Amino acid sequence: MVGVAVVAIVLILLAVWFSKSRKRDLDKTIEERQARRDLPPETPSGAAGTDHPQSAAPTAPASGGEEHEPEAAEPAPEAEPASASVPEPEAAPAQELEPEPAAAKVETPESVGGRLARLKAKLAKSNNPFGKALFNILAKDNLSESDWEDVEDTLLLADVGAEASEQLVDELRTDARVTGKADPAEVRAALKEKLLDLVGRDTDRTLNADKPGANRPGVIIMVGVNGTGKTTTAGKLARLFVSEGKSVVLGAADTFRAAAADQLETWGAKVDVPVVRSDKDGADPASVAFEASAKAKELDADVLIIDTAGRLQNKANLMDELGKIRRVTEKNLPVDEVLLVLDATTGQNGMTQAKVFAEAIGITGVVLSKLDGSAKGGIVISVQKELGVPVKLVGLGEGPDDLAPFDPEGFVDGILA
Ligand SMILES: Nc1nc2c(ncn2[C@@H]2O[C@H](COP(=O)(O)OP(=O)(O)OP(=O)(O)O)[C@@H](O)[C@H]2O)c(=O)[nH]1
Repeated sequence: MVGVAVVAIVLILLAVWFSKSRKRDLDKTIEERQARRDLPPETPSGAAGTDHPQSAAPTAPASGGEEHEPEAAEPAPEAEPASASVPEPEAAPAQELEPEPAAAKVETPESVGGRLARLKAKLAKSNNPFGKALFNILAKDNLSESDWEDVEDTLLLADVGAEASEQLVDELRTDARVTGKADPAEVRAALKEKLLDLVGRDTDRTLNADKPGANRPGVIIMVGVNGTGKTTTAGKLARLFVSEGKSVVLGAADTFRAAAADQLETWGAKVDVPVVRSDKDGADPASVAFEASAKAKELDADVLIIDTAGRLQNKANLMDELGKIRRVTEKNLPVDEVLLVLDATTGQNGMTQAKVFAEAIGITGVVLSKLDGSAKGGIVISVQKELGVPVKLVGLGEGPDDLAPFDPEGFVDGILA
């Protein structure tokens, strides 16, 4: 009995243990299943958790790489040629894009032909009292003694100069006497021819830098009294050369007027022309000229244009400074051209200046600026006559391309208009 009871107890205990262990197993399985179900969301969050503190960048490729690897496996072969070709097209527009904004900023100056036609029309349209006065006199049926005097006075007022005016009128009167009549239309035509002769219809006005076999770089120094338009003309001239496809360097040797170098830099930037300047106000202009000529040589530019400070012709030390600028520049490059910028509105006063500049530094050409606002264009005749150098360029406005080679025919038509 006791044995039966012991066996029964053992069986009961075994049953209890068995049911408990099954329950434990079941719970474990459920836990494991739950754990497995929970695992996927836990993994990325863990990855993100570890990557975040470092940086977002490594996170993306790391998780992306892992996640998309199987997907990427298919497009990968496609992606490879794509990735080989993508950077190129991508790089190409990027390269294009970079110069594009720069190219948009760089202006294309007007061509010489275009500006000549435009400025000729501008000159003809300008309300020229000289042309009007002559027209009124010459519109008369027959010219009297006082009419001839009026013609001479008008020429004088236009700054043709006393000697040239007298000579012109004398010749016209002689012609009229020879033909026996002073027909205004004929006198007018004769006046045009004589003015053209005086202005010099066949004079060589080519800038030395433009002549065949010119030095390279051709060096041009701009000189003149204060405010005649040297800096503006240097900028306009750079554009004129650029329009001809030439490479230019600008030298800002006007270290006296603080804004002059900035002004020149603005001109240069518009047409992508380098400007050599000093950052110090009042620096030695000769040293700027030296550096500019060295730079133009190094860059093998076609032309170097050196702007100088305005100076009064009666200031000996300032005139000496011009000589120094020239000498120092010549240590690097020969100076081919010295352009005197004369303000056309100053008329005969410009003559005195011109003579002193010619003596101090030597002049090879004249730029007559501000002819658009002047009825005194006759100075072209006197300045050439007195100095023996031609007017090579004329400034006809404040616009960037309002500078043109001097055209005698257009000029005479303009003053007789
Ligand atoms: N109407 C007109 N104005 C001009 C012409 N050329 C220059 N100017 C103007 O003249 C003024 C003086 O020009 P700048 O180039 O600064 O003169 P600058 O000779 O360099 O002056 P400084 O360095 O002080 O001697 C500016 O307002 C120019 O715009 C022109 O052909 N026509």
